[in-house]
Amino acid sequence: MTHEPATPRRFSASTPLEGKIAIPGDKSISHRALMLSALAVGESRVTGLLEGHDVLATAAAMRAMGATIERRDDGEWRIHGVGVGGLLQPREALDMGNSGTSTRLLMGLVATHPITTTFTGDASLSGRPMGRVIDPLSQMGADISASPGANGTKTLPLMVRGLAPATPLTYRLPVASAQVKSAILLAGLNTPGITEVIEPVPTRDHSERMLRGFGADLTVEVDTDGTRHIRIVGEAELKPQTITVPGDPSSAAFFIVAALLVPGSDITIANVGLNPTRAGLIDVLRQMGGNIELIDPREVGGEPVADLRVRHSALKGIAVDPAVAPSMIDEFPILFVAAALAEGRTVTTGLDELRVKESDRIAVMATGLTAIGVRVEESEDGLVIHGSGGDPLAGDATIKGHLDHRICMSFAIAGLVSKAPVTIDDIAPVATSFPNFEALLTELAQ
Ligand SMILES: O=C(O)C1=C[C@@H](OP(=O)(O)O)[C@@H](O)[C@H](O)C1
Ligand SMILES: C=C(OP(=O)(O)O)C(=O)O
Repeated sequence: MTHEPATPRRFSASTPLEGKIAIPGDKSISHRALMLSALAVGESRVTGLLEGHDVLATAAAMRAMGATIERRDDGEWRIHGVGVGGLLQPREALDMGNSGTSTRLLMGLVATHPITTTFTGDASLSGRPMGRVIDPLSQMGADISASPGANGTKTLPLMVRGLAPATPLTYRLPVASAQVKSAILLAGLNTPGITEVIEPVPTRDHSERMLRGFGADLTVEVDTDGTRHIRIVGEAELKPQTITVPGDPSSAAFFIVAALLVPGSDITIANVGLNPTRAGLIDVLRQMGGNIELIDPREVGGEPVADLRVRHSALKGIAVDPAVAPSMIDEFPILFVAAALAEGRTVTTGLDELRVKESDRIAVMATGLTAIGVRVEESEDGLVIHGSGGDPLAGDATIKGHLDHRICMSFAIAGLVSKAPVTIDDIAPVATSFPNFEALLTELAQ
């Protein structure tokens, strides 16, 4: 593997953020749009696709398994699929880079095709647990050999020997994970009979929405206690679609918090996806006193969206209800930065999953915030943050990003409200999910 030299970047106290921006397409929806288009028979068209490294890794993998995927000069993507059951054995290992979503969802897809596929990734991805998908996919008949990771976990590199026809499965999710849910549903696409995922805690439902949109027979039944039974009828035939990908709320999050924190700011972020399984951060920031207005709520590509107007606000610390965690799981690093400027304590719990993302986001945020002058207490499953009441942070530190885009962007925003600059040791990971992050920040700060 080649390693680019690190690109450090310094972020300093900002003038008010003003103006209107559009953020790139949703990462979760972009992955799924490529995967399902590559399995449909005929040509699908996708606009607004996120062109970050994670999504490009998915595109490269689908190409390596037989799909034709092209980007036109006007930014539209055209995909000719191979049909469910038609994936070809890739000639080389699939390099998933930094992307957990690509890895886990594609493992599901190939598990029920009669092909052998090897998955590799960068140092961050190679440390992440894969047992959570290996277990159910093995029960369906795939033969998976993984590398041993820390504390008995199974990790990349790994090899999946798929089985077709596979055995349908009824599986109760032991962790709240849209990636595990989606891997099983995608495996179910090419499996005869009904594959069922039982989801006690709801997670992002883009797979369900899009599978239905492509014509799969998928139903969702909700028990009185909220448990969801998601059933897909296998050996599905997918019909090509035209998809418009809405803006990514997880990317918008950095600018929402930046505008709330930098005095005098007033910005509008256009076309932000507000699927209720993703929009938890907005509720939490409003509870903290954030002034966030939804303008022109509408539907794009089967998903609710709106423009967001965000103005500088004095925030108050709160106890964050752990039940909202799945609907804002990737937004905790930037929420911790908001909490660092709030008045009083912000208490978070129930965030064990943050320890197995691109980095251990609880530990890495605790270390970084402490380095820039914030009082933080770390527990097993969360942080308690003592806010400054709106006073600038000390700053004056170099933060290790640990190949984690959300850590890098969170501390970039912290730099905007610090007395002395905050340096990120390597800004490169930001391109996995938000290639024009710095350009948009510069635009708003002018
Ligand atoms: O399904 C998806 O697109 C994602 C699910 C979440 O992961 P988990 O399923 O591991 O919670 C999230 O953190 C990730 O950024 C994207
Ligand atoms: C956790 C994330 O992504 P992934 O799991 O796809 O690497 C993320 O984008 O914050």
